[in-house]
Amino acid sequence: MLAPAVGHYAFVRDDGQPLDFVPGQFIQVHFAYADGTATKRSYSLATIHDHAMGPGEAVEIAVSYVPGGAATALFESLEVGGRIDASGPFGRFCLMPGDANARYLLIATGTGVTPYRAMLPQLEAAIRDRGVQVVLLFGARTPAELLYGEEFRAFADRHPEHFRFIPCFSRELPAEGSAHAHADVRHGYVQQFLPEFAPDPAGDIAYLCGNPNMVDACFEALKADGLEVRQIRREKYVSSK
Ligand SMILES: Cc1cc2nc3c(=O)[nH]c(=O)nc-3n(C[C@H](O)[C@H](O)[C@H](O)COP(=O)(O)OP(=O)(O)OC[C@H]3O[C@@H](n4cnc5c(N)ncnc54)[C@H](O)[C@@H]3O)c2cc1C
Repeated sequence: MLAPAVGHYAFVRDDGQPLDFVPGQFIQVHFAYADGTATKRSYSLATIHDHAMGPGEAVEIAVSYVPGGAATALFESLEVGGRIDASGPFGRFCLMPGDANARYLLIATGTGVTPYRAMLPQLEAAIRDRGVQVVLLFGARTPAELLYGEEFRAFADRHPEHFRFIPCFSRELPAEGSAHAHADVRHGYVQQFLPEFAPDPAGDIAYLCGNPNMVDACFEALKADGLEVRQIRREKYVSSK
């Protein structure tokens, strides 16, 4: 469990092959409702590609459990060693090789942060090769729900001049002295804090992922700041019944 209601799952393809994907893409999980009707749900790939591992590399996803959710029931009942049917990868919510921006604004709520985990090696290369700045603004209700928080914090510590990790807690701040009690923590919703980073049409590319209301609110705010639609890349976590 990554959080009280979020599971981290790692799969391998049963043909032993790695899944070739671009960080930011997602897979679709195929299953059937109790009446036999086929359905599917999408999950962003959280895997940090490690090419040294070769075939069989894990296909990792983070699943947020939705009360009464059909896919939620499937995942909750899955035993270690269990199988699922999936297809993919899909999607274009990816860093683009031709990006020449000065800064990435990466914004997420909940499991919407998983694409950014997968992007860490690419971000590291962009920091090294062209000195890009990165701000990761991550909305969670409580410190217990700060998915992969320690990994992002460690990445920020390795790149203090280039990567800022800003957790925004909407309900509960970290306890004094705890791992996430840090100067860069905010209390509220991610969209409240966008002005602090002075979004800049001349140098920014923004990524928005997760809760559809957050994605819409940030999209409108960034457009009002002068960013063009092509500078704002979005992935909304809507149910794909
Ligand atoms: C491109 C894409 C990528 C996605 N990536 C992820 C991911 O990485 N991790 C992840 O957990 N989910 C992700 N989602 C959402 C995921 O596909 C499912 O929608 C989600 O897991 C709920 O499925 P379910 O079958 O359990 O619930 P459903 O049976 O579809 O829904 C049950 C009830 O819960 C409501 N509901 C659905 N989703 C939510 C929610 N998020 N919060 C509150 N209520 C909800 C529905 O409206 C419905 O009333 C992604 C969606 C898209 C489109």
